[in-house]
Amino acid sequence: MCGIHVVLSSSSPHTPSHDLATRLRNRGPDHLGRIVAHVGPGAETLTCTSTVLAFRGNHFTAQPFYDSQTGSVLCWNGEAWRIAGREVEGNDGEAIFGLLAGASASGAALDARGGILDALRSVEGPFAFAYFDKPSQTLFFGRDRLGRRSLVFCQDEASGTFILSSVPESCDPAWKEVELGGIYHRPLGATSGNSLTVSRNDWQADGQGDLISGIGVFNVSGPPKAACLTASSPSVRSLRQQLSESLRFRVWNIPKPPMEDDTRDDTRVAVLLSGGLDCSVLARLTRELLDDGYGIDLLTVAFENPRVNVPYSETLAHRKEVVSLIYPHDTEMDLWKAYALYFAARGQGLCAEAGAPEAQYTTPARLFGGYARHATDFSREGHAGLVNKLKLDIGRVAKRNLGRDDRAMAHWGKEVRFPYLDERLVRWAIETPAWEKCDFANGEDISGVEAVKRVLRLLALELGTEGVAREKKRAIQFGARTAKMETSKANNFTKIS
Ligand SMILES: NC(=O)C[C@H](N)C(=O)O
Repeated sequence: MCGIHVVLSSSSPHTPSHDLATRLRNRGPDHLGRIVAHVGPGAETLTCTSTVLAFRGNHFTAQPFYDSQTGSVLCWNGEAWRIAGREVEGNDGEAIFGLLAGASASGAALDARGGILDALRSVEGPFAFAYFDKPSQTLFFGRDRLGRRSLVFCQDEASGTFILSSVPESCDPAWKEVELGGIYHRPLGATSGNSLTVSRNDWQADGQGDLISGIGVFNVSGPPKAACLTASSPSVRSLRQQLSESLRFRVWNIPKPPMEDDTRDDTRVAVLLSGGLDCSVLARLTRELLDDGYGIDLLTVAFENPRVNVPYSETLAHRKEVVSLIYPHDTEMDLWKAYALYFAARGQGLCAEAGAPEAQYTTPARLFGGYARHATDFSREGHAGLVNKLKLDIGRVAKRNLGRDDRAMAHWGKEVRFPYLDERLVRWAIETPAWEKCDFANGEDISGVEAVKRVLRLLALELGTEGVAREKKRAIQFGARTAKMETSKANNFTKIS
């Protein structure tokens, strides 16, 4: 995880306030760097600040990236797993900067823009970024197709100031999330004609049809006669392969945290565990992928329940911080969900090891495997109704929550990775017919598990986790009991007061 802060102003360099700088540092405690770029003689100034939580490559890589020959600058918050289908080795930010610089050098201004957009389209992984391409005097910015990293902006038309940041500076309606659905660019300096115009560019260069989140075309085909999803169905095997591959990128090659003392177990990954189906399957598959020498912390959070680890008073003490972090999300429902993720990501609480009394524990892991928000709604309107609902849900998955969740969790200098939201796995899910995933036409008697998320339940059975395979779904705010703490607030969508 890292922090990004880029300010375009017509006056002198503009740095984040003390509070905002602290929040950016929380996200990237390993380094803070700053580059001031002048867009043109006597014209605008671009102040670029990056904080870094370093994970990739065998050496520490500072940010922002700066090319002293061209004057281009990159602030990168993310993990590029693949570029143009090839696995990224070494530091991903460096690879992206090289890619963008190469695309920029390859043509005149307009071609260069197309080349830079195509380069960004070829990246798989979660990210938010801001790239100033000095030769074409253009600022590019955006979030990955699913919005797994946060990026918010604020524009003051009167002064011409434009700010991009990983977290908002204040709970002011001027701060908005950078919308998903494309890569943005904005001409600067002489090329801008003094306009504040930001243009959106599709993820698909050729305007290819009805893609969901720029990733795949939803498969609406109905089940063939007598089709039935069971333990031996090909989709169970495919899901296992896809999920293991996604996890491999996310749990291998994680460097040891810098200050970690050698006497502790070597635990670099934690799974945020609600006890439900999705995260239990992740924990089980992660164990398969890591050598025995590596520990995996399982973090569960509960509020004011018999095994209290976050008392109400402590929740209140952090309220202001959480409210600021999740803004522009601002309902009670957002807050309940964010509390659960925020305290889980803190990784502090009681640890019960077999046979020993519970003791205070803080996870050394700086990386979490989160769980997905899956389209699981059952529709009573038959196959067509179900497909429409799934399609809608998949399209919405990202737009709603991921920026908020990223801001709530990154606060602790941890990075959250979503194995279920790998582009390839999502494409597989979108392109696989609904009945091969949930099969509402057949009851529990044939497959042994309920229809909702049946393919994942069958995988859980195959992995030997039977209890998990039959687990009912509970929304995070109820599982963690945050929603129960403030019982008087019945309406989830009430604005936070
Ligand atoms: N963690 C980040 O967002 C930056 C980059 N992937 C690094 O490891 O240096």
